[in-house]
Amino acid sequence: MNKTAQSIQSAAAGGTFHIEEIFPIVDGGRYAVKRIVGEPIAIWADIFRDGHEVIAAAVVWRREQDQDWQRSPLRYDVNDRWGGSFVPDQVGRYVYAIEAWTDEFATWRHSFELKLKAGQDVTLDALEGAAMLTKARAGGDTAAIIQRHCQAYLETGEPEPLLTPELRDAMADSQARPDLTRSPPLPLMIDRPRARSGAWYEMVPRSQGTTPGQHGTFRDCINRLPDIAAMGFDVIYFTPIHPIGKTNRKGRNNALTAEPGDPGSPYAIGGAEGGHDAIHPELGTLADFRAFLAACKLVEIEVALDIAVQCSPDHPWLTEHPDWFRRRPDGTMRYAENPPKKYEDIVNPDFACDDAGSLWNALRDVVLFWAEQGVKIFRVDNPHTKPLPFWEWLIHEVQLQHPDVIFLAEAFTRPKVMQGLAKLGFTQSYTYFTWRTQKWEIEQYLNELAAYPMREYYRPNFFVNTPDILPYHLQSGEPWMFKSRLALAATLSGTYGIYNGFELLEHEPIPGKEEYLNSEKYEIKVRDWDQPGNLKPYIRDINRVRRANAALLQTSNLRFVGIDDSNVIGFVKQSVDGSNTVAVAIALSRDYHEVWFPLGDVQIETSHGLSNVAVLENLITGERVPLEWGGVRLRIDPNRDPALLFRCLA
Ligand SMILES: O=P(O)(O)O[C@H]1O[C@H](CO)[C@@H](O[C@H]2O[C@H](CO)[C@@H](O)[C@H](O)[C@H]2O)[C@H](O)[C@H]1O
Repeated sequence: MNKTAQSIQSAAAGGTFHIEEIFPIVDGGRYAVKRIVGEPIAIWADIFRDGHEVIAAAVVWRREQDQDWQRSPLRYDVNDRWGGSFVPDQVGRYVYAIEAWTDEFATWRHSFELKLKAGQDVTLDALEGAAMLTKARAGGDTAAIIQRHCQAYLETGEPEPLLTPELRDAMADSQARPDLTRSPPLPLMIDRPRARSGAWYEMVPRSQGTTPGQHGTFRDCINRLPDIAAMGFDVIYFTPIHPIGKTNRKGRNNALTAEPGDPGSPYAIGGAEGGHDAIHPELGTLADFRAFLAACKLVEIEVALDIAVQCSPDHPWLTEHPDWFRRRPDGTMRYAENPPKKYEDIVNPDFACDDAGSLWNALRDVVLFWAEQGVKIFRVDNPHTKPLPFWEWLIHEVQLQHPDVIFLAEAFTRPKVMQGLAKLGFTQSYTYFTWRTQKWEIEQYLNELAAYPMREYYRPNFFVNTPDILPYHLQSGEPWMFKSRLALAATLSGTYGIYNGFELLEHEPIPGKEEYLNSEKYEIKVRDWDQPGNLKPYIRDINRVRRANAALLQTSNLRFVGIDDSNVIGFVKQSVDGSNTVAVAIALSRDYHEVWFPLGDVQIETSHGLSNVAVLENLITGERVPLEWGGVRLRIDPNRDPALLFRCLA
């Protein structure tokens, strides 16, 4: 039997040690902290016990499904605070805990040295120390070291051999730990880097064709790949690709009745041809979809699919599982809504139905089906309108089999609910960025996202627009504003996205609303992707700069700088390993700006240690600007480019 495991005390249940203020942690350990594979995880905790004993501590960790713990020592810092780190080398769910125990030999050694210093008689103490060596549990070289020191003491009777650092280190790992105390296990989610950073391109696949009025196919989507790859996008996100219902099909501009030939909303999932695991026949076959995935792989683009739980009234589940759906007192279907929006063409399964277990399993199997085709990113539509325990369960179930799967929560709702979804397991989350336009509110929002505790579990995905949202500030169609919003999203957040048409400055709203007129949610579009004045070169440059600067591929190491202009926002970002620092200034109004950008207190890593910034290198033009008086004077002409992006050099 494993003696160490047998004797572990629980810090939570009155063990010898107090293990407190553990970092990182989310809600006392109820939810997982999120980190990226291969990166060191800094750990700390306050650890203490009664008396003057010498304490030792370690962090232990393992993947949820493994038995054996791995260990890494913690070092004493100051004021009973201990710290250390470890590096998980695989993606997946982990647990970690803090262990503390008394190092009895180190305790003996410490008091022995104090007595020696005070000139006290230590004859008996030396014998006690030597006796400890005889009880050591060591093998190999360590056993030999202990034996050699013990012998040297016995031969001379002098205590010096008992006090060598070599013996201290050998004994540290060779003693029984009867008071070993462990904190409760804390959950940790280790994701791949795409969970934290990526440039997303959202598109409606049926609108990727070239013949007006003709339904686009996956082949057409393949043809679009060179264009999308050239802009530097990492993820293509498809709105739903499944058969679309006919009953209550929506017409153009959200009309409640469709005209003949109207394709319907792709979110009205399910028809005679199948449901959530089927493909809309006009897009192609499953083989065509797989061909699209393979073509994306060649240009290093990942595919994200939409998971929308709802069903059109023609979805096979309505006949196969009528008990999953609720009817109103008059016998009619209860259509979906996200008040005040009404979705008359869909019904939501009833999560409170008697057979909810089979519904949960069916939805999990849908995600597993697509994951098995090779889709590893899912954008989940309106998760906040379904039971939160369901999502926690589903994400866990899927990640047990596919730990590399990423879930993005499309919830635009109350802050605590959005945070709750992130805590329970969503890898990334939509945000309020789309509506944050003033300098003070952007700073306030980012300071919240980038700071503890949100940065431990909430990974933002900043969309500048979506098929549902044409924000008021884009409705004038002015290129400088589109550029400013793109630059903000792409540099403030590790992950950001555009919905296609943004690059073409599409901006015609339904009057008085933040919605697109003639939205492609209800009709097939054919666009000229090379239309004069398009923003593709600008997007390409911004994505190129992002890829080359790790500082921009995360959200947390961000600091705003004081700029004396309420329409210019400035910030500095540093990569997780400290090797890359960027400085960014972005205009929020169209007028010409001349501002002082202070960098005096920014320190960067160099091969000689920390250093002040001496030079800024413009990441678009390559031009280098030396710092004077701890800063630089910047001139921003938004009509040319509202954003200035620099790498900080020593
Ligand atoms: O409610 P949200 O603003 O979060 O929007 C998301 O979910 C909607 C429902 O799934 C979806 O709405 C679209 O599909 C509906 C069903 O076909 C249709 O009735 C709506 O008119 C249409 O906008 C929306 O696109 C999605 O982002």
